[in-house]
Amino acid sequence: MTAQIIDGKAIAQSIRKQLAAKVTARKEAGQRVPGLAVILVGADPASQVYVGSKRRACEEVGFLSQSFDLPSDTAEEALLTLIDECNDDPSIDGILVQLPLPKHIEESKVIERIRPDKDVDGFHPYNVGRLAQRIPVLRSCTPMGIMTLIKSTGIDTYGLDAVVVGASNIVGRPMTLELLLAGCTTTTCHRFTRDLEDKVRRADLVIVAVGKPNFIPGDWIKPGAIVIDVGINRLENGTLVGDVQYDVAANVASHITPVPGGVGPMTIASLLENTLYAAENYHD
Ligand SMILES: Nc1nc(=O)c2c([nH]1)NC[C@@H]1CN(c3ccc(C(=O)N[C@@H](CCC(=O)O)C(=O)O)cc3)C=[N+]21
Repeated sequence: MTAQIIDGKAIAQSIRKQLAAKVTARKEAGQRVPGLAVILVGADPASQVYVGSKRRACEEVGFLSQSFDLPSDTAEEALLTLIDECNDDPSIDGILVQLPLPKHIEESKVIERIRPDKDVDGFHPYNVGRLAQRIPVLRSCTPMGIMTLIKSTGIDTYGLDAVVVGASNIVGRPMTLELLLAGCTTTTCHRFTRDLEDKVRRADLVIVAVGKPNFIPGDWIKPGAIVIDVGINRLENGTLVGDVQYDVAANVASHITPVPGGVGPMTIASLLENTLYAAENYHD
């Protein structure tokens, strides 16, 4: 079997086009343009690239993008004060603090300082809790984008055996909650999981967010399964690869996401969708 490639780049682009049309309609109706504050602490090169893409995407759809670049030695208290100012600024609908933060800053403290109605990353315990209780509002961007990709295949998720590899706060855990909401029987695997191979081999839907190149051998994939690869790993020679051995998996799966051009662009599209959601539902 040769898998259908799920084109995240194209799907993200069509979402951006729809968002741009909605922004135009808002302007014509005399409404405010949605605003996103993007806060970067330090100068990690990968973070700078991601933040740059987010700011560009923002401007492309006609949102107002407000950039805050802080030095890596910024005190935690100074970052919290900036968040307070963004919380109180009516032109800002969403606040994104790029992770990871320097080690002297406690991430959970920063995330919890963002008002839940401006938490467009969907990381605040309020928003994760809403998803856990089946009443989602702002949803975590990467899992939300992945659900959009899965929906694009037309496959009914109810009753599927899903396996999530990775249990981080930003991908694995909210991913598990999304799949549960979509009717999957969901197994979350992590560093203490015994016999990962056996669990992956049984899965109709495999989502891998580990951050290790070729972590999942392609021959573990069940014939006809859907494979979603969240990993973005840069090899010594500069090429980007995911967490799944792509060339083998692509001959076994029914659908697979490429790296790059799969999940990554959808994370940004979901961030923009959340920003408009916050404007329309909370701040208009
Ligand atoms: N508060 C916060 N929110 C985030 O959403 C967040 C974060 N922190 N920290 C880092 C991760 C990573 N992330 C990516 C977004 C887009 C691509 C993306 O568009 N990738 C492209 C290009 C990859 C490349 O060329 O490097 C692709 O996969 O096709 C990747 C990764 C968001 N993150």
